[in-house]
Amino acid sequence: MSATFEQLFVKYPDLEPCRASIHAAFEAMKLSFEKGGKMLLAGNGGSAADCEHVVGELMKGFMSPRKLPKKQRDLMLVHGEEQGTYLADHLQGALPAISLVSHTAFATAFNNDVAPDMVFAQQVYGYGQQEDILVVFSTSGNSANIVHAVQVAKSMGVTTVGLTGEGGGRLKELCDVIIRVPYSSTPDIQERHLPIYHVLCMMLEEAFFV
Ligand SMILES: O=C(CO)[C@@H](O)[C@H](O)[C@H](O)[C@H](O)COP(=O)(O)O
Repeated sequence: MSATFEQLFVKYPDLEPCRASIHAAFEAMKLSFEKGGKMLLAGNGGSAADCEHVVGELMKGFMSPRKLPKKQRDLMLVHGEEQGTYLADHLQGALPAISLVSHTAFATAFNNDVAPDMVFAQQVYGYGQQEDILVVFSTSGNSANIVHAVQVAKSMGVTTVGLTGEGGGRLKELCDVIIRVPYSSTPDIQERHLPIYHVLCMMLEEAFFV
């Protein structure tokens, strides 16, 4: 196991029961990116903020700079040496991730016109490909909009990872990988989700860019 992974349990020994599921989530995410897939993320409230946070860690350098490989740098030179060098120097390696909580115009219209509990499911349907991975955060594991998104993902062959509280709710039976942190209050659960996704993002960066 990597040092980054082990450090999680040194800092948060209470997460030891989640060791196997966190590692399984890492393997599933890595496989999805290796296949050319992308990560879709959904959650409500504080978990919506977590979705945005993960995108920030994956779409640019997180713990390490992510210089472009020469082949991709060279593509920029079509704009001339000076401009091409500027573009190449300021682009960073990205692991493609889309937060489904942030499309305000779509979401307000869909909630108003169709069904709020299908707002994430509709986006999974629109964006999802078999090689993708859907990551959902739900402290209860029972939020209807999250459950429906996972159900649609499963129908489409999209891999699903859930982060929940200890009960796991309906997601416990639905997700391919379920990380159930050993807490039952919403803030306690959310406070443990954060170090887990930080470590997953670090491990993915190490796997693809270091
Ligand atoms: O952090 C907040 C609000 O910002 C909490 O209230 C919590 O995220 C919200 O109640 C969510 O709607 C709970 O949904 P879930 O985690 O059970 O799926």
